[in-house]
Amino acid sequence: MTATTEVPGIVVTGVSGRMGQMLVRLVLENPETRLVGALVREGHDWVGRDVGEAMGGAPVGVIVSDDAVSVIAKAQAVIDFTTPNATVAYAELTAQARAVHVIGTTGLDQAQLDYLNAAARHAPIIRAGNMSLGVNLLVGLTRKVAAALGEDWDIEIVEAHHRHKVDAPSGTALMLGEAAAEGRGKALADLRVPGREGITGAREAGSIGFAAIRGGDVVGEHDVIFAGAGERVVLRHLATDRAIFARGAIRAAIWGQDKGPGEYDMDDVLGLN
Ligand SMILES: NC(=O)C1=CN([C@@H]2O[C@H](COP(=O)(O)OP(=O)(O)OC[C@H]3O[C@@H](n4cnc5c(N)ncnc54)[C@H](OP(=O)(O)O)[C@@H]3O)[C@@H](O)[C@H]2O)C=CC1
Ligand SMILES: O=C(O)C1=N[C@H](C(=O)O)C[C@H](O)C1
Repeated sequence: MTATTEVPGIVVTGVSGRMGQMLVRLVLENPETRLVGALVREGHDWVGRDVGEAMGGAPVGVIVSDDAVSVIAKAQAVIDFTTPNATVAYAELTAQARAVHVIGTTGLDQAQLDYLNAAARHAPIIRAGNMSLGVNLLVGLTRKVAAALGEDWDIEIVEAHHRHKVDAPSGTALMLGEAAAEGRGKALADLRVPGREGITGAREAGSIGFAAIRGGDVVGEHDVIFAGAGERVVLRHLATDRAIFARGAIRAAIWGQDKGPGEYDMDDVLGLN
């Protein structure tokens, strides 16, 4: 990591992506952050161009690169919303640079999560399947409602996203499912029922079901349904602007500046613990 200044230098990965572009805009706008690097995958056709121009706007003085080693060496924080494989590779370089790694990428498997756990021995990793304030509040509410309602209240989680999303259930749906299971003092792995099809048999008491809808430009919608006899409680979050995720990630990058190595989440950043 280069010498720390008051305003942390941020590297954004995957700047050609939906979240990458939103992050570049908001890091540049934020007086508490500086954009010091813009990364894309190797050989991307944006390499060598000013990131502002590549995004269709005015130049901002930061050149897009695919040289992750030298770009991450300049970072105090790396904000990363890409793919599981890319995130694992960036984690190694970010840990070597002793920079804060803020990870929004979803769909990581257990081996990839274990890898991040090892990287977090060298520098802080802040990871959440959803970086918005609203969803992180909803996670706490879900835990409480699940604890308050008995097993005769069936829990189902329904999520909707845009047609380009590649993973299901969403990272947010899994966070909500984990909170619901915790509220009942159980592990989600023991209760989880993925999308149903065919002759499934009747619903197993205490299970937590997941359903995913994909279409159009839906930013992200999540319902946690508690279905009882004669009534239902529905906790809902609707995202209408990706800026909510980017703002949370930038807040995490700033928050992480004085933290030691370890794994953190948005509850830590937002003080919800
Ligand atoms: N935690 C949260 O709050 C949120 C999480 N997300 C998650 O963030 C991730 C990205 O979402 P979104 O921006 O919509 O997706 P996009 O597909 O728009 O962007 C992904 C970016 O990653 C880049 N990329 C793909 N493979 C590699 C690689 N091997 N090395 C380097 N870069 C690579 C893509 O480059 P290329 O264009 O060349 O393929 C692209 O720039 C998803 O996992 C999503 O679920 C999204 C929103 C909020
Ligand atoms: O891919 C997305 O777009 C989103 N992904 C995250 C998830 O998997 O929950 C967060 C948000 O819902 C948008």
